[in-house]
Amino acid sequence: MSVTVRVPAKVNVQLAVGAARPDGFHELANVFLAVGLYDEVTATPSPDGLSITCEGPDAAQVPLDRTNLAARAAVALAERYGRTPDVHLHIAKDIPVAGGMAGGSADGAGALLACDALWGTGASRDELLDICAELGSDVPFSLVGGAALGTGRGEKLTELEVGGAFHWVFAMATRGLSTPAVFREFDRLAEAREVPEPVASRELLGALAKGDAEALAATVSNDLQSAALSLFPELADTLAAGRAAGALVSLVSGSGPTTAFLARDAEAAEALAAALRTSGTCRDVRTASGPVPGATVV
Ligand SMILES: C[C@@](CO)(OP(=O)(O)O)[C@H](O)COP(=O)(O)OP(=O)(O)OC[C@H]1O[C@@H](n2ccc(N)nc2=O)[C@H](O)[C@@H]1O
Ligand SMILES: Nc1ncnc2c1ncn2[C@@H]1O[C@H](COP(=O)(O)OP(=O)(O)O)[C@@H](O)[C@H]1O
Repeated sequence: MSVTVRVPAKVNVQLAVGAARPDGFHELANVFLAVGLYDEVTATPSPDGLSITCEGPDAAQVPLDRTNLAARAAVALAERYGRTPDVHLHIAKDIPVAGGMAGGSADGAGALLACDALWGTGASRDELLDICAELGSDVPFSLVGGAALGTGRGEKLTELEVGGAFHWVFAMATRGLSTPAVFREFDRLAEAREVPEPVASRELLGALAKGDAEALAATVSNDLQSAALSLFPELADTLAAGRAAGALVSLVSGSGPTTAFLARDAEAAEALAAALRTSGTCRDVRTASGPVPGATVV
């Protein structure tokens, strides 16, 4: 018997970053939107102990040891329930690796839900969310999906109402960016100025609630974008190509380097994707809409 869980990627429609805290994390106002690009995690009993395999275009970049977030999730759940993590985890990976779309976090949430179902631990939603928060700042959102405001280091979630589907195009970059390196670059760029408290934008939350793409385009923001561009200047060409091809707005997704483009509707998204594919400024282009549900047993 196996259990398969499907987990979506995310885009940050607002990422307000405060000053570094004593523990090294940054206080955030992080507005997440789950979008329909998915990883699938399959958990199968394994008498030989924990093992991981991964398939997909970026599989070679995924660690297959206990540093993999899916492995860490299985170990954390097993420890909590006093059992050994005798499980094989297979990851079918479609979310770009080190792309700012929470692919590792998706696999952590997916493995947690899959092992919970396989082992019949009966953990409550709150227990699962606690384990997610231990695994990483983005992991709780991968479990819940939809749209949410993340405060603290991004792990304290308030679910948000969304009045309609938003249509996106994502351009995958030729290499990844390390999240800690982008936060360090944010700190370096912020050295000479006061960093304000991060606050969610009321206008942006209103645009989400109405499902109004033009209003959302006018209010999206990402405080990590300058840092990502500083480490990966060629991303400016991708952003410009998307704007020239008619995107309502172009932005870096989270810590990057995936770039995200908002389109008026599904048809406009396909036209924009076609233009970006021929722009020569990215490795791959995908369309996806959101919000979509979080980790789900299939
Ligand atoms: C930037 C964001 C935006 O959603 O996502 P990505 O772009 O990486 O997908 C997240 O904050 C990433 O969350 P996640 O990838 O789970 O990060 P974690 O494992 O918790 O932390 C990795 C490292 O990122 C930095 N970090 C992360 C979160 C935070 N609020 N402040 C930080 O300074 C720290 O250097 C930390 O050691
Ligand atoms: N299951 C996983 N999938 C992808 N990367 C993982 C996984 N587990 C650990 N990692 C590590 O986490 C790093 C960040 O990956 P990822 O979560 O894809 O990016 P991001 O944090 O930008 O959304 C990778 O470079 C990889 O070393």
